[in-house]
Amino acid sequence: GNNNKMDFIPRYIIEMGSESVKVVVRSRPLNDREKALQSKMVLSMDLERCQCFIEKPGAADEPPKQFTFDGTYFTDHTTEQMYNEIAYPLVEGVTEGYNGTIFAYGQTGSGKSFTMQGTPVPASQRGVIPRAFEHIFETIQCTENTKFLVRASYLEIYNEEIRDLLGSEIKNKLELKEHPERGVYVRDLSMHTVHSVGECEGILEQGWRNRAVGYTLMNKDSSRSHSIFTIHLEICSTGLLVTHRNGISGRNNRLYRFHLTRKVNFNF
Ligand SMILES: Nc1ncnc2c1ncn2[C@@H]1O[C@H](COP(=O)(O)OP(=O)(O)OP(=O)(O)O)[C@@H](O)[C@H]1O
Repeated sequence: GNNNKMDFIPRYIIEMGSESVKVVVRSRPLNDREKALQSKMVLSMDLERCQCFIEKPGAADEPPKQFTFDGTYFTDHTTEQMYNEIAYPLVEGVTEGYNGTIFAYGQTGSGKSFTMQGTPVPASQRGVIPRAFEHIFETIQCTENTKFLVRASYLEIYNEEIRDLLGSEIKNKLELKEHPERGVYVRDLSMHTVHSVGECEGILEQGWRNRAVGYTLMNKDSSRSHSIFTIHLEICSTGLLVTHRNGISGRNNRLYRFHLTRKVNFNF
């Protein structure tokens, strides 16, 4: 027919296009130190327009600095709300055959661990990572004619050196490599097969502890530490041919990766 180039691009790529990266902001309440210093909250948000306003303290006549995001979460929002609106569709996509990454970025004490790891109580503040575990295993249980292999890895980048938080020798430095088909990967990073939410939580806990040990050895400086928890999902259709939303079909195994990371160093 016509020479419309779009005809040759799979629909799922067009649909993902502009929406493949979303940036949302979350603000935490003032902490005790900030309250003791009688710090003033300089941030306000227009949640409907997804805008943030930052005033300069002591300069009430100056207009506030304004930033627009894909989503805004104020001090009283919960991780549950964030998960449902932001992470849920992404994790759902991974179970259907997309890769996905959730990346927490912010200065020390801004709430990256609070958001990603979370606290068990109150339940509304459970972290994104345990919620993703639960989500993935629920999907696995409800999906017929499909086998899933779930594996997890957990690494830390500290001073530009990569270490395996789940490895037998956590002090060993690992190398970043590039494979013509598989892309960039970390050589010798250990992979752990997991069968349940509980096993995932155990692995998360174990890696987190190893990270803390690393800190006391290296003089805690979290601003130079980045950690990446990855869930690798291998999906294999058994029985009838299953066509995923992205057009992949057949009985062959495919590997999808889902990264949950936290990174520091945030500059305005
Ligand atoms: N939305 C929130 N509501 C209530 N408390 C929060 C919130 N976000 C963070 N906090 C609290 O603020 C403190 C710092 O948060 P957290 O440890 O998550 O920071 P971080 O960004 O991971 O810091 P670092 O980079 O140093 O590891 C914690 O005590 C946490 O419980």
